Amino acid sequence: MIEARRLSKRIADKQILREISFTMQEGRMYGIIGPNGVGKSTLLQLLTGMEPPTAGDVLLRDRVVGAYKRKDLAKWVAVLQQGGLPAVGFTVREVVTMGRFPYQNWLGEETSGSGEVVDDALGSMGLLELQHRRIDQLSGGERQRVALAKVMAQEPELLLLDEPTTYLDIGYQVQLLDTVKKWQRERGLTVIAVLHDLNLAAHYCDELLVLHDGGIEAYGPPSEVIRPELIQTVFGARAIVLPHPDTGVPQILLQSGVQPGELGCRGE
Ligand SMILES: Nc1ncnc2c1ncn2[C@@H]1O[C@H](COP(=O)(O)OP(=O)(O)OP(=O)(O)O)[C@@H](O)[C@H]1O
Repeated sequence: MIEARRLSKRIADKQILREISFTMQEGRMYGIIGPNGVGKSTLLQLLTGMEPPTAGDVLLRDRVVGAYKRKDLAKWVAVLQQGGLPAVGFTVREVVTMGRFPYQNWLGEETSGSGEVVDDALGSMGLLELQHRRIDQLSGGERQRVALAKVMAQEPELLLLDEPTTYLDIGYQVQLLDTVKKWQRERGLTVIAVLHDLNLAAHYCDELLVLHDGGIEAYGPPSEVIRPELIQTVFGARAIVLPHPDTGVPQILLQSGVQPGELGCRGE
């Protein structure tokens, strides 16, 4: 279980998060949503212990996150961050193999079959053909898939994703989130993802935590959270919310202040 207790974070005289508390259960997929600059990435960093809180605590499996040794934490917690890949020089396979670091001894040796785990990770992200290519010779979307394959190779039990669909076209956005969802279901993985696309967030996440103005504006299943009033309050955008015809989860159609005719569309 993940627990935030009266968590606050101040950065350079700015109060980003103010005494927020919540719990998250293992084996579920959570989305963190909210406007630009509200503190979503900051919250992710507090949850993994990469950043210390100004006040309050994060508990992972009943233990304060700062009390874990980094390498012990890396055996079950993986983070996919923005721009988290090494810059140049390494091949796709070498980078994905770096995900096995927590399982290696000080000589870089691993006893269990890391080759198979790396092959699986490369295969599930469609990277086998690119495995010997240097990562500086990849597109932004291909790099993002390498970054996900690297965290898969880590075989985490808790996976934190910071805007994982950045750079990906809609086909790969769905492929990536389908893959993550499949792991969550098959391996009991816990996933916490910062997502900007509310439709994807509602589609894939069991629960959504909405940050607004330093606090939690809403927290619950998408059907309870995704409402036009909330979108207006949090994002200042007008939206129509409709159930997805296949799944019934709420999906958003944005409304602009401009009339359809002015947008060049055919009106009634
Ligand atoms: N090192 C820093 N120094 C000063 N301010 C910072 C620093 N890191 C983050 N901030 C500020 O903290 C706030 C929260 O940043 P954070 O990256 O967590 O927001 P976010 O919700 O993830 O934003 P986005 O949706 O734009 O990615 C922002 O106002 C940001 O400018």
